[in-house]
Amino acid sequence: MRLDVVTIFPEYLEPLDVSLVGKARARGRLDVHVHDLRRWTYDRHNTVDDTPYGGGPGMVMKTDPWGEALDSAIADGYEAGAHDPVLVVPTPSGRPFTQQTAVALARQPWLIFTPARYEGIDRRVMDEYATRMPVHEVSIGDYVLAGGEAAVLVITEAVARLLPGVLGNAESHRDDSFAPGAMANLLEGPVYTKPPVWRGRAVPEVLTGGHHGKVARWRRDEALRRTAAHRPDLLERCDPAEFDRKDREI
Ligand SMILES: Nc1cc(-c2ccc3cc[nH]c3c2)n[nH]1
Repeated sequence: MRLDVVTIFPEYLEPLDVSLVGKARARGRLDVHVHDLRRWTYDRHNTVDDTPYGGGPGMVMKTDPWGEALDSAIADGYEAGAHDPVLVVPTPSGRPFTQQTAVALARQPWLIFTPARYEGIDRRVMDEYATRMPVHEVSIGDYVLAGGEAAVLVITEAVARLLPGVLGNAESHRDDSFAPGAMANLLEGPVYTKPPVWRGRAVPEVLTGGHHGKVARWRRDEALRRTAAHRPDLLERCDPAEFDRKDREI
C-alpha cells in the first residue's frame, strides 16, 4: 500500500516512522510519502489560507496550494507504479470511521490523506478530485481537533495493522473488537498474563484451568458484560441465536 499525506505540519507525521507502522514500512508493506503543502506556495509568507466567503470566524485553506500539491503527489504515485488512488479527508463532518472503514481502506492500493487546519479546505478541492477518484470524508469521533493530522495517525494505524504480514500474530485482529464473527459487535473482554497473583489479585481460575471451551465461554460472557456496561447500543446488533450456536459448539 502507498500512502501520501499532504499537510502544513509534516513533522506531525513522524510517528509514522515508529512502532507498527514503522515496521510495516521497513518490511515494504507500506510506502509513506509526506508532502509539505507550503512547498506549493510562492508568496513571502507561504500563505495557505484566506478569509471565508460569506464571512464568519477563522480562515479557509486555499484551493491553489492543495490543487498543485495533490496533482504532484498523484503524478509521483503513478510514476512509481501506484494505481487507483482514494482520497481520505479527515473532518468532524465526515462519515464515522469504524473498523469496517479500516477493513475497506486496507483493501485499497493507494490512500491520499488531506489533513486540514483552520476551518477546513475550500470545498472545490474535494469536488475537483471527486471527478478522478473516490473521496472519503471520515470522522474519527464526535469531538473537534485543531487539525486532521492526528486523525491521519489514527486511521493509518487502524489500516496498517490489517495489512498482511504487519501484525506478528496473523490471528491477532481476528478477535478485535468489531471484527467479523460471533464476537463481531462485542467489546473485547479483560486480558491477563503472568504472574498468576499480583498484589493479592489472582488471575480468574478458568483461564489457568486449561479447558478451552470454558475459556471461550468465559471470554464471550466477559465481552457481553463489558459491552452491556460500555456500549449497550452494540448489543442491538447481536444475534442471541449466534451465541446459542457457539455455546453448543463449546
Ligand atoms: N473526527 C474529527 C476530525 C476533526 C478535524 C479534522 C480536520 C480539521 C481541520 C481543522 N480542524 C479539524 C478537525 N476533528 N474531529
